[in-house]
Amino acid sequence: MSEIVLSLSGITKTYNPGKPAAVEVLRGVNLELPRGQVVALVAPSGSGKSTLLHIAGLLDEAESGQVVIAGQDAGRLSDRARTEIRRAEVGFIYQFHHLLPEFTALENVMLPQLANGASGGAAKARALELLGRVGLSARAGHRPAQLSGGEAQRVAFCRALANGPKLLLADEPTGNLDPATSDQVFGVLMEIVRETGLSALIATHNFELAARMDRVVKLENGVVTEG
Ligand SMILES: Nc1ncnc2c1ncn2[C@@H]1O[C@H](COP(=O)(O)OP(=O)(O)OP(=O)(O)O)[C@@H](O)[C@H]1O
Repeated sequence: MSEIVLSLSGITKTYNPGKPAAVEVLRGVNLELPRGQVVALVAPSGSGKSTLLHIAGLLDEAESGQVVIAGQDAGRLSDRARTEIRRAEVGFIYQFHHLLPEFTALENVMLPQLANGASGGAAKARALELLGRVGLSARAGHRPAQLSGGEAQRVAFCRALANGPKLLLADEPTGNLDPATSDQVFGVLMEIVRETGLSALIATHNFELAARMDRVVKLENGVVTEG
């Protein structure tokens, strides 16, 4: 049996529970990602895909249900252990790059490695290698404001991959780019994902991009179904 890198079972989430403003977003999400599989998460706006990705990436907690990442049941772990798994095993990419503006591209890719215990030399070497891989060696010393949208997003990919995670979670990673740039940047992302054997859950509204992934799932009415 193939290794399951992410397992979600019975995930529920309601914002403002018990209040008039309660929003029941997830009503029992089940999803398993085997090693190396790239899955498109297609969902209408407001259906809870960011909420689901944040729960899967241990950035938010479910009301009930189980999140298992690389064999570790997050619900049974201390906050500190959850943070360690998040740093070491999960890469997260947002629609907007969320790079730290006062740091260079190189530093943005080094920081998660330093937080994960890497030495400065090793973090720098790995960051330069990743930036080279996405064609940005010449931009290593640039700050985010000095980069194009597509370049900044490629730096964000490098940052997400810096610690060699097993799981990549992406929330419309090319949603903010024009179609040609989106296509090119998505191609780079897929190449790296394939090379490293990562499992990925990539939310997108773009059916063409979804069709380039191994599997498509839909989030609708609070549950995930095969697309
Ligand atoms: N902190 C919060 N408090 C209350 N309601 C929230 C909160 N965060 C999200 N919601 C609501 O939960 C629902 C799902 O939000 P979420 O951001 O997960 O959707 P989404 O599918 O990612 O949407 P989009 O594609 O528009 O980004 C929305 O109706 C939203 O208004």
